[in-house]
Amino acid sequence: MTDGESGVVASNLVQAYSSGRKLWGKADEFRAVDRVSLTIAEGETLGIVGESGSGKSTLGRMIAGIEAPTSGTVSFWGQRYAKVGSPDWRRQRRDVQVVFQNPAAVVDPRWTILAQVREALTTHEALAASEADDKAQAMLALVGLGTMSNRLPHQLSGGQLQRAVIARALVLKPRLVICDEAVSALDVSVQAQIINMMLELRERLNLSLMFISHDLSVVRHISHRVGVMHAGQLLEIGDSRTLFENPQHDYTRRLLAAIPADSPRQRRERDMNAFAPLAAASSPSPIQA
Ligand SMILES: Nc1ncnc2c1ncn2[C@@H]1O[C@H](COP(=O)(O)OP(=O)(O)OP(=O)(O)O)[C@@H](O)[C@H]1O
Repeated sequence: MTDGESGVVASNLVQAYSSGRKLWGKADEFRAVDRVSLTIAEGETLGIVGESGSGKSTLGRMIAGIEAPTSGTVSFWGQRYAKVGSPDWRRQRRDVQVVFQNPAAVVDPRWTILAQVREALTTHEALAASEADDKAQAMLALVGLGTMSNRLPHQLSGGQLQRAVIARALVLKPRLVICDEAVSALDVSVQAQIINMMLELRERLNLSLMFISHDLSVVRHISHRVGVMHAGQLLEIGDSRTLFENPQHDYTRRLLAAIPADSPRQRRERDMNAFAPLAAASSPSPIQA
């Protein structure tokens, strides 16, 4: 991406919060994100890693347009985000969807998953009920939940519920999906299945992904490029393989050295699930994830 028209171009993003204290009579300012510039091309997955508190989620919220930066700009397919909360902003928000760690917190426990996916659609589009149902059902089938669309959230496992939340995000045909620790709470084998599904959907729907995680092994497998955050700054960013094999920064080397070795069981599960073709999404049998 060179023309700035497709994909995301973030320039010099700063997010400063006040600590609430005063220092020498001036409000004490703390930069959760400090002069970060990056791009995400159409169809590209950018992984963002870094320890807790390094500013990953804050960066994600600014890229998503949920939070306006203190300074700096985000160009989203050539357009700046409108003022947070304005009608234009609401329209733009459809193009970028965020999937968080805890799916149970973002679904309505009283509604079937079909109803929730349908509702996301009808909030944005005036569709006949049957057309909305068909689209929602097709999206649920794509994430492997075709036979479970009439279930309530509590009737699904954590992995299945996260698939439903992903369906609700993807039914809006976003250009960018930001996954913020989206698989972190799941078992390692379920993580692998969902990542595998995201890889397939990324190709099929030509999605750009921003994949935020403290788990470097997960990020490595899904990302074309990876950025390393530390204390609000983007220390290094580059091609995934190069960064993992030849990190330039000491901090990145320490982060890589801290990846725990998989247990024999985890290794078996990763080998079995991680890069097998995705049978799950098209399989008529219920998926356990
Ligand atoms: N709204 C806010 N007001 C004040 N401080 C905030 C706010 N949001 C985040 N912070 C602070 O900014 C820093 C970066 O937080 P952020 O959540 O972006 O980090 P993170 O890398 O995503 O961490 P984690 O992996 O734990 O979620 C933290 O010190 C956090 O406490």
